[in-house]
Amino acid sequence: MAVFTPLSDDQVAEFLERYTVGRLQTLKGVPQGTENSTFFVTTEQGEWVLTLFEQGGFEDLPFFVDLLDYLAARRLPVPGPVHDRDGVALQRLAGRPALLFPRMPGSHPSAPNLAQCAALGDALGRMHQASQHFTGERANPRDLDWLTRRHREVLPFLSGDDQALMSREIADYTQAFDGIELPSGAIHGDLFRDNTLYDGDRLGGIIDFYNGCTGELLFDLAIVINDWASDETGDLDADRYEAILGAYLAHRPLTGQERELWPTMLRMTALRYWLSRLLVIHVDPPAHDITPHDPARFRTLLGKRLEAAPPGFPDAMA
Ligand SMILES: Nc1ncnc2c1ncn2[C@@H]1O[C@H](COP(=O)(O)OP(=O)(O)OP(=O)(O)O)[C@@H](O)[C@H]1O
Ligand SMILES: N[C@@H](CCO)C(=O)O
Repeated sequence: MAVFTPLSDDQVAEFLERYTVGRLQTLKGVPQGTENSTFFVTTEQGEWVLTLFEQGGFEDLPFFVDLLDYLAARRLPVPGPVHDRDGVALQRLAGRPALLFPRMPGSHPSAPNLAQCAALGDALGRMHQASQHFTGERANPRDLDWLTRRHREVLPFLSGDDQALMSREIADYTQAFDGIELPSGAIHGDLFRDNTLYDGDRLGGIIDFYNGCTGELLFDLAIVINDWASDETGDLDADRYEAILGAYLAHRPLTGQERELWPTMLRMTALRYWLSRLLVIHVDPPAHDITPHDPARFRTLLGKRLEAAPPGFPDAMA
């Protein structure tokens, strides 16, 4: 999948007249998208990505625009939306909300090397340093309240052991995070490898901010470590772990409370994806025909995080 709303060359050529990006040369639908319709556009002045939003939740689009504007202005490698001649970013095209972005260079790293891991840690550390001062607000839609509410819907589809595990874990997190306020700011919320683009070792771009929200920075970091630093069996790869965290901590040292809660946050974010993937399969199947992500991967990661504590923090080992 998928371009859900096809666009003609004429439609896009006319649309581009709102901006100062030059005239249309080529238009190509991007097959990888699962939620929105995405097009690669070339003009006399460069390469762009045109996104039509298909899924609802449109009231959050101004938050995403403001966040991307804010991060791009601080030279983070994110696609800052292009604003039209009147300074407006959010448009409508073919009856859908639409945004135009610069096309970022590179491809998704499936097996990131240590330089790529360090580049990610560096960008995330810089992003979190800046994003604590971002004034926009969007509650984290996948926080502990969400886990607590929605996990009950998947329990009937799990083995007795997994039901007990999921319920016990959520009770643990509730206790561990009770009354705790961790450093917060704007977060990406889904910073998997397939939401980054690398040109060799250089991080060309962090994309797909549509899970972006304001929440605990440690939540974002734990999502990254689980996806980027787990090996095929689900164990943490010590080198990747150290490369990401070392680069991150150089920009934003963790507080004592964050260090204490780190193992719990790794478990909670593993469970967050175990649950969201189970919900896609059993409860809220998407309208479109897409291959769902495998929930078992995150059940495995949760088991591994329970089995062994994560390695020490690289700055503490120095
Ligand atoms: N600014 C950009 N620069 C370069 N490529 C981009 C950019 N934005 C999106 N893409 C490409 O388009 C693809 C789909 O975009 P996006 O991730 O926004 O779509 P989606 O429908 O939300 O899908 P999913 O969430 O499953 O990745 C990405 O995997 C990437 O290859
Ligand atoms: N990154 C998510 C999918 C997009 O939200 C997952 O791997 O389940």
